[in-house]
Amino acid sequence: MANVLVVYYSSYGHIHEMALAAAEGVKQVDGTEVKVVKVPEFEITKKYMSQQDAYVKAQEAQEDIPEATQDDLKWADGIVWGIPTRFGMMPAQMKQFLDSAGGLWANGDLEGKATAVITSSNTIHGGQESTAITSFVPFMHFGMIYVGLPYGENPEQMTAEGIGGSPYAASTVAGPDGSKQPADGEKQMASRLGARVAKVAKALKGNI
Ligand SMILES: Cc1cc2nc3c(=O)[nH]c(=O)nc-3n(C[C@H](O)[C@H](O)[C@H](O)COP(=O)(O)O)c2cc1C
Repeated sequence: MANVLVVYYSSYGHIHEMALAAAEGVKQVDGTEVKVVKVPEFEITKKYMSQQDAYVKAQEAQEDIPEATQDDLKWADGIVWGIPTRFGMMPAQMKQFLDSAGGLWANGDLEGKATAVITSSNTIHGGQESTAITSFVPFMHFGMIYVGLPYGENPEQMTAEGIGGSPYAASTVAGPDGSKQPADGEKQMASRLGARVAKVAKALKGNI
């Protein structure tokens, strides 16, 4: 049995939806248990962004998702991180969650766990790849084993359409005003990534 955690932060719901797609992929792998949790929001972000309808609606839709704890990270054999782009890299909420896990780093608690990223940005060149690649850096410090999303599993990546998905991460393009919802092909790639992390986590468990 391998435990897979899908831990995400989402202001407007795109990463929430992609995280649920990844969890569905995990469920397709026998002998795995999946848990979906969200990184806590900042009070200052609530104060300023609660004036936006899209933010309020997306937060209401996530009310039933439990907040992530460090015990969740320890429980997991594999971790899928849902990380939207903020100025080309991860949001401060996610960075704060990682920065508070220095004790896990010191104990080596996350070493050897399979890990992967799902991301989202409004524009196709606005951080789809840079967010995944820069997120890789702290995950290497934690000693996790990065799982990519190769072309071989994802014919969607060979399309000329403006959709997310790269060898580095599953992703969605939210569109200039953020109103585009994750496309079926983008969710399919997130689901395959969830399944891939589950398979790698199972294979690694007890062997590393
Ligand atoms: C403070 C801030 C910075 C952002 N920076 C970028 C950016 O650098 N490039 C981009 O394409 N989109 C950017 N966006 C748009 C977000 O990436 C987009 O809203 C997000 O991926 C949607 O995911 P979510 O619905 O899960 O929050 C930014 C949004 C905010 C609020």
